[in-house]
Amino acid sequence: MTQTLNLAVIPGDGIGQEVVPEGLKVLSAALAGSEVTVATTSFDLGAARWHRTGETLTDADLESLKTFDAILLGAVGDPSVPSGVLERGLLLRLRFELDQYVNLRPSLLYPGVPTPLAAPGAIDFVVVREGTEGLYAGNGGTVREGTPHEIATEVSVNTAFGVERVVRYAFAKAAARPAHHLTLVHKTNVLVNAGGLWKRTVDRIAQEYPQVRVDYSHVDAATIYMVTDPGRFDVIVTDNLFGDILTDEAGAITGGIGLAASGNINPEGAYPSMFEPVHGSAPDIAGRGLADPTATIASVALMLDHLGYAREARRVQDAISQDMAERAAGDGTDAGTSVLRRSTAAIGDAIAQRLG
Ligand SMILES: NC(=O)c1ccc[n+]([C@@H]2O[C@H](COP(=O)([O-])OP(=O)(O)OC[C@H]3O[C@@H](n4cnc5c(N)ncnc54)[C@H](O)[C@@H]3O)[C@@H](O)[C@H]2O)c1
Ligand SMILES: CC(C)[C@H](C(=O)O)[C@@H](O)C(=O)O
Ligand SMILES: [Mg+2]
Repeated sequence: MTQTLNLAVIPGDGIGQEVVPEGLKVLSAALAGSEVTVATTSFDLGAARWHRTGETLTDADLESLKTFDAILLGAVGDPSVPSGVLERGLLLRLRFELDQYVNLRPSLLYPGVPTPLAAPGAIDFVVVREGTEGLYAGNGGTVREGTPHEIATEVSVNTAFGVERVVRYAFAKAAARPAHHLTLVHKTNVLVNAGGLWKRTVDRIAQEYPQVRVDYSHVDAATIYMVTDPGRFDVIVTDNLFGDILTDEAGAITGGIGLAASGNINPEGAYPSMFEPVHGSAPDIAGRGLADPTATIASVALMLDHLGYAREARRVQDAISQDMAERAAGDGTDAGTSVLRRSTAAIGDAIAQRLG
């Protein structure tokens, strides 16, 4: 029986416009000849729309997006738009309104891929970043703006409900992986209120998962271990901002940010989940075919897996691995994302071709 995957597509800004077509190219190749057909609907959201209409994400856009099976997003943010307008008004609004409370960010070091680490060892961990609370919640304000007495607050919101649900997801993830290891990353030595809630929640849920080894690292120390001993990590659970920072670092140690994939997941399926590369719109390289689309293609694999197409997800992941092996076997200049010998589209073509 034929199934239709109704996919909303938000290319967004900068290199988002370049990498998303490659993700779609690989998605089509992965599903060719299968029972699944993809129906895509592109949403004009981002800087161009904002300049034209002043809109970031209307209620009508949001209601429409809720009707899809999943969303594929490139990146948002542009130097011509005041900082935060698109990031908060579009991207974070989507994560919040669609209750995508798990921001899943896997990191894998492909064999032969250059890394700044001297002795990287095997790197294969996943960051479960809380996606709807913390310092991102928008709980702040500015008084006496522009005066010497200006006061700006940004208060981190951590609810028992919000922390418990993401911690439960992380424990289930750790229990399903071979290493059975969960690390809470926080800053309990200073952020005693939020940190206390996170620590107590992890300790309590740990009782239900005796097979999972649990440890804790302050976030500052975690940034050290990520470059000195990344093999110590299996599943990391952390809050919204710490997870944002750690996952850019995780991208940098595993071949570059152009390889790092993510899923903004609503595990219950009440709303569509949204898949996007970890990176942003990269205005410094936009429009020149220099962006590595692999992160977007790997995000497509996460999406397929989330939607229950595990076999197709595996095939996309295998095609990426093969492409990475070929890159690593070359002269080395194409193995990470800092220097690409092939264009954005050529990498998409190569990965799609491996899928037949
Ligand atoms: N999810 C998102 O939509 C998202 C994520 C991060 C940043 N942003 C926004 O993007 C804009 C630029 O932010 P930034 O410069 O801090 O971060 P960025 O991730 O866009 O770029 C950081 C560095 O990584 C490089 N890079 C990024 N993606 C790459 C790729 N696929 N291939 C090769 N190199 C790549 C860039 O050239 C740049 O040097 C800002 O407006 C920011 O708010 C959006
Ligand atoms: C653009 C910004 C809102 C976003 C975040 O901080 O979550 C980005 O940095 C990311 O990592 O997806
Ligand atoms: Mg980020």
